[in-house]
Amino acid sequence: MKQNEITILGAGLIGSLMAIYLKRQGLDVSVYDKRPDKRKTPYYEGGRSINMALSHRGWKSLEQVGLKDKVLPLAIPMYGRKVHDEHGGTTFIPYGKNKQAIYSISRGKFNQLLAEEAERLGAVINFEHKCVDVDFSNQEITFETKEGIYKKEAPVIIGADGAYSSLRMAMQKQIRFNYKQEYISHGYKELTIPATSKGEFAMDPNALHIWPRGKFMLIALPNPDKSFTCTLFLPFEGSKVCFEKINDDSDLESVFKHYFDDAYQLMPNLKEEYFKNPTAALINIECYPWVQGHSILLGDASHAMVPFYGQGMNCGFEDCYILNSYLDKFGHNSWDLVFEKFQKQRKPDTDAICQLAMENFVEMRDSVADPKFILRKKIEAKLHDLYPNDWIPLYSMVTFSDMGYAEAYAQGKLQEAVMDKVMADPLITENWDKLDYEEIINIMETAKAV
Ligand SMILES: Cc1cc2nc3c(=O)[nH]c(=O)nc-3n(C[C@H](O)[C@H](O)[C@H](O)COP(=O)(O)OP(=O)(O)OC[C@H]3O[C@@H](n4cnc5c(N)ncnc54)[C@H](O)[C@@H]3O)c2cc1C
Ligand SMILES: NC(=O)C1=CN([C@@H]2O[C@H](COP(=O)(O)OP(=O)(O)OC[C@H]3O[C@@H](n4cnc5c(N)ncnc54)[C@H](OP(=O)(O)O)[C@@H]3O)[C@@H](O)[C@H]2O)C=CC1
Ligand SMILES: Nc1ccccc1C(=O)C[C@H](N)C(=O)O
Repeated sequence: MKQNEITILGAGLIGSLMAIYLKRQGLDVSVYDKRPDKRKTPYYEGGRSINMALSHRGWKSLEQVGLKDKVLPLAIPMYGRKVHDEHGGTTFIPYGKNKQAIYSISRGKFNQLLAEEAERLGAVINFEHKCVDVDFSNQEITFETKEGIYKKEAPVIIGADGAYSSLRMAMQKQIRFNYKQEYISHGYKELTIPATSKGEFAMDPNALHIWPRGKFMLIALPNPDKSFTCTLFLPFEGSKVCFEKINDDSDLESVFKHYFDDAYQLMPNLKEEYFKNPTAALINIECYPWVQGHSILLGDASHAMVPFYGQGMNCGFEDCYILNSYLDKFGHNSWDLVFEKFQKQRKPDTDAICQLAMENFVEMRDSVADPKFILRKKIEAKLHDLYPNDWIPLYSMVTFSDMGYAEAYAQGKLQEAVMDKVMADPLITENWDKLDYEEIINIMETAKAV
């Protein structure tokens, strides 16, 4: 079988970027997606992760394939979190240094740009082809199309078909395949704050807005049409405020007026959208091995994480970057070696970001409302200013660097222990500016050396 014929399942964000990388490697690339071609059959996408935050790992991968400048005009920088309290007041917490931002980008347009770039480079995208099975012993894929079922030989298969991957389902039937999935107690629903009657943004567009309410939260990211896509994260059931208890206009109005009144005033279509848009579940999926013969899982197919760190897509893009670097190193005739090296290197990092994503939910929905947390962030920012190489806050390691996620996680835990001690000082609020910052760095260095 030909080693230079690559079949990618899924023309989503990761499948499309991988197709671009592989075309640039000079390989034959065919992509198959179960959805229709949006250019020919536009379909309603409302209510499903409309926009997302793009950060350093994503940009690094886009830059490598020459797409950074094409993507930049579609993206809106968000320099920090704007936290809305229950009385309409706001506090701004920067994400990093002055110019560091995460970028809001619309999934649909971005996906289309990547898919079209893949096609421009010669990849063939076959829409309305649903993979329903993969036979590993014969390297054969079964597709379901409008015309019926057919089988296709595929020497090398990359499964970038998302959280409910069909390639992964086929792997699950193989022996010694480990698989773990966890639905969290919360789900999400997407809503909109439209542009004002004057056609302007209704809030600061250069921030990620958060309404933290302890056990639940609302967030909003800006769109180029001057609207915001809001995402409401609530428990499905069992709490005072949960999806199960919002059944009519009056339930909805009372929750929004009570907890999110400033946002509510900006949401003229709330009732219609709330009851029309789906309530979606949130899942964490970890599995291993990602490789079976000449087939490999990539992106959400191998590591679907909850969205709270804004890293799922960025991590998937970094998967493409790393897989490509192994192809550079070992060439196109050593898929076994390339896939093996890739999965071994990558798995500890994707486990770490899955865990960090879970932990960031607590930070977003609860901690950001605590003045002590804001002070902690300030102290860490000052440490980073004074000792840029010795203290890089966890959020910056994850979002503004390409340090392995596992290393960021480990360093983050050490920093947390050091900061817990700093924050234990009962006079910290008054004295934070006069701390012995060099001593904190020394404690951190000692902790690292152990
Ligand atoms: C609410 C929410 C917010 C998020 N925000 C962010 C964020 O801010 N930043 C970030 O980095 N990430 C974010 N993510 C995560 C991000 O959406 C995913 O990590 C990303 O979409 C994964 O891309 P993918 O290409 O692996 O999978 P997908 O985007 O799911 O693409 C998979 C593709 O495969 C196709 N497919 C599926 N099954 C088959 C089959 N059997 N046969 C053929 N084709 C198939 C699908 O049609 C789809 O086109 C968010 C996720 C959610 C839910
Ligand atoms: N980690 C997480 O918590 C989440 C991650 N995501 C990621 O973002 C991607 C794009 O988001 P979006 O388009 O909103 O995704 P969707 O939620 O619309 O799911 C994409 C497809 O996955 C299939 N699907 C959905 N739920 C299930 C399920 N429980 N069991 C089996 N198949 C299911 C559906 O296929 P069909 O139409 O054939 O039934 C759906 O069309 C997702 O594919 C996923 O990779 C999305 C939501 C949550
Ligand atoms: N895109 C998201 C979607 C859902 C939930 C969070 C995000 C974030 O990006 C959070 C951001 N990284 C933060 O920590 O403030």
